[in-house]
Amino acid sequence: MITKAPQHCCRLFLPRTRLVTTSSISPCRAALQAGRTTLSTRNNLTAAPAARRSLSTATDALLSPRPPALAAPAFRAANLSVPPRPALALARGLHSSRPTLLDASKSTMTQYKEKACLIGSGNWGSAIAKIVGRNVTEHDGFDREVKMWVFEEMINGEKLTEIINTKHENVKYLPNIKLPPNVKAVPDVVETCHDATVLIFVVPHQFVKGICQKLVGRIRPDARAISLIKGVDVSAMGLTLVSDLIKQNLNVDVSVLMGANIANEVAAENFCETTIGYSDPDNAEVLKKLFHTPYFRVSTVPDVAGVEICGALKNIVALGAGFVDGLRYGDNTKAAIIRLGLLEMKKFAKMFYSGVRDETFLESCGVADLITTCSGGRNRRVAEAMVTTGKPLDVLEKEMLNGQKLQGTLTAKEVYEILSRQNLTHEFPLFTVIYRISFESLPASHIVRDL
Ligand SMILES: NC(=O)C1=CN([C@@H]2O[C@H](COP(=O)(O)OP(=O)(O)OC[C@H]3O[C@@H](n4cnc5c(N)ncnc54)[C@H](O)[C@@H]3O)[C@@H](O)[C@H]2O)C=CC1
Ligand SMILES: O=C(CO)COP(=O)(O)O
Repeated sequence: MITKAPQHCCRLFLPRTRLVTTSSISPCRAALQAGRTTLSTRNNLTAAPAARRSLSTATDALLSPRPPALAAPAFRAANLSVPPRPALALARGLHSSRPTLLDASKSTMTQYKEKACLIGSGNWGSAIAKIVGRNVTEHDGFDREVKMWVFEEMINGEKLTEIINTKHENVKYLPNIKLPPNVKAVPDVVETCHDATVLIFVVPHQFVKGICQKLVGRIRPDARAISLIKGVDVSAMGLTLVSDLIKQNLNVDVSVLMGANIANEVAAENFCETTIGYSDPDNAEVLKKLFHTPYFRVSTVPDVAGVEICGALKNIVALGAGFVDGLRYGDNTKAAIIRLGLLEMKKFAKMFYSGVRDETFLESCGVADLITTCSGGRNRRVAEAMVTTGKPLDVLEKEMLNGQKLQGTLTAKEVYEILSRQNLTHEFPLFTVIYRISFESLPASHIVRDL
């Protein structure tokens, strides 16, 4: 049973330390809120394009005689349950390939089918494609084809998309694992997404902004999204969750999925758990069907920000665990880094976002992901090698990961930037020392000295 989500608020830190709060309970409400924020700060700041776009969408919806974007809230206001997707689609007046009112009255309405697509095909993207590709064939109500956007590259003179579509294997990012044949690799991101109702974002976080920009106005208006991306976005505007970035650009509801999920182990079907953070219970229901398997156990919690911040920040702690391993300090020290890391993750989440739940940190996305990443993750492995070889992290990332990307290094930089802008580094000594060891040539032994 999926319970209704409370309203989450995120505090966005802006230049000149202005604090602005935006609501994220529904796209329409968020749009209005974002717009209000923009208007109220117009004298001090240039209005964000996404916020301006959101405001005009929301205002259009309010002024239109049959406001499409207000369909779902209107059903709620009338104390009716939210309509099933076909009714919602009708209320939103979608294009003609959808069931029409006329069809419905003649009882010829074709069955509404969810259509999932994947934006990303790296190590985790491919492991999750295996699960989603199989689940859409095992549950009713899903289109069997799952398109997967692949950042095209040549492997021994052959396109990666062609290899995936013929061998059904991502030979570069997830070798020796067969993908279901209904997963179709597509090199064009718009073609991948244009007819999907569920957009699964699973790219390294540095690429998500550019991808969203390509998708603006090119997706179905009734689509929903889920982000599996572990990272945050930092710009002159402040800190933005990846889920909020997607929501602001595409005006869709965004859930998140994070957990103790090293891709190769999930692909081998070794049992593990994961956490979906949601704000719309209807979406959580569909997403659970799409991801849950007996070996990949999904829990749902009404806490998007809490789940997502856990996923992003644990990668910084993993670098710390790697430094400790490189120094051969032993398991007690590593356990201390994990515990202190968990405390800073929680403090950061609660300081920057209201509505984050304590219980979230005990889910798979919290303590369990910390443990797994600090044992078997890429961030830990590369950080250990930095200590043992003396080479910089970016060099080792290229040497050791065959095109896979570290997320902890950029996140450490981004979080440090936010903390130093707000004069908060002293409140987060672990995050701060990990940044300094990674980027300011501080000797790794400071990992314990500076705490
Ligand atoms: N690998 C893992 O075990 C897990 C990863 N994650 C998260 O999933 C997200 C995606 O990671 P992975 O699938 O592991 O990716 P990866 O690190 O294995 O692969 C990198 C991906 O980035 C693509 N790429 C390279 N240059 C690009 C560009 N300019 N534009 C767009 N894409 C480009 C590559 O084609 C490749 O698909 C990350 O946020 C990661 O933290 C989450 C759970 C487990
Ligand atoms: O997020 C992960 C496991 O849950 C993977 O972590 P790494 O990116 O450090 O490999």
